[in-house]
Amino acid sequence: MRSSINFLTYHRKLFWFPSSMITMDSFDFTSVARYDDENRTFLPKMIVFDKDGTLGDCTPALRMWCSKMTAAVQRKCIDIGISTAHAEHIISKFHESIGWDVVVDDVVPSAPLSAGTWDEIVDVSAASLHASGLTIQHQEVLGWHQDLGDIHAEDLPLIKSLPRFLQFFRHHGIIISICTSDDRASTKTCLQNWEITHLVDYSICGDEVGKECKPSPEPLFELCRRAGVSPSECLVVGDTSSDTQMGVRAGAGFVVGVLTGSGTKEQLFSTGADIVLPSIGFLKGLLPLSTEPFIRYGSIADVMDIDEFDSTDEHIFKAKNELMYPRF
Ligand SMILES: O=C(O)COP(=O)(O)O
Repeated sequence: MRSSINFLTYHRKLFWFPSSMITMDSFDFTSVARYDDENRTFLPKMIVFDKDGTLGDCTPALRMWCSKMTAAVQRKCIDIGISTAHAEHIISKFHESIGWDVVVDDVVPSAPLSAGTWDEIVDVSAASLHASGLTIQHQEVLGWHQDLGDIHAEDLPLIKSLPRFLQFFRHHGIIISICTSDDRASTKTCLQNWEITHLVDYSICGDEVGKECKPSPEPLFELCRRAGVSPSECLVVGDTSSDTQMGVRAGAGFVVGVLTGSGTKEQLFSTGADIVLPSIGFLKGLLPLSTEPFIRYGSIADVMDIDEFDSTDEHIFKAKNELMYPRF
């Protein structure tokens, strides 16, 4: 049934989908567990977005980081005369520690590389190299990482019209926050590139929270303190178990997992997601918000574009398949 292909017209454009492919109009929010019509009345005062894997596509950057760091480890092994077999073992343990799957050339779901702060990632990298027999100082590993500069500078947004998407919620009086494990400098660049700096009311980054990074509830508590809202008035949305766990531990009103990053549907549910969506584009249909106020600010075309957030983007297309064909 799922393999048959049909053609359908969807909002002025022609796309092909497997016949059972979900669309924004047909998506059944009640089919994705722990969600019922009652929840649909939940209207948050603040939406707390994760950045990497939720707002932006970080995978190419992480792939580049892993490849360059692996090359640095290889060079170091050659320099100090480590055998090829031992070097392969060291590299394999290094990949295991940060959560890099060489077979699929991607991050292991919710692994340190996609969910941790850079301090944590460098710490686990150095500890792993040391433990598998490479004599190396933490400082040298940190140097390799720092030499790579801002790896997220080229990240692309995961949905089209990200500014308009955030504006939609702001027009309904919802505060927009970002809680990321990435550094402030890199976050600043991403927000500028995506043209959303002025649309984000509050943000907190991995290098601003000390040891109390996600999945600790502290970053969310801090955002709530700044915004003057309680965690129960927040909707938290993210792609890894660090995001969902932070939301649950802080007592967030609603926790949403998205499949545009590294976490799987099962992992996000088992760590506290109330719902798992193909992408943040589906939040618009989740919340009891009318599009009418938005029409007053924009045109009908703007609203139509919002409905099409999920329609053409390759990432979202993949994420939809993911929802229908879970990894496990
Ligand atoms: O940069 C990272 O390692 C993770 O960042 P995120 O919290 O925005 O997913």
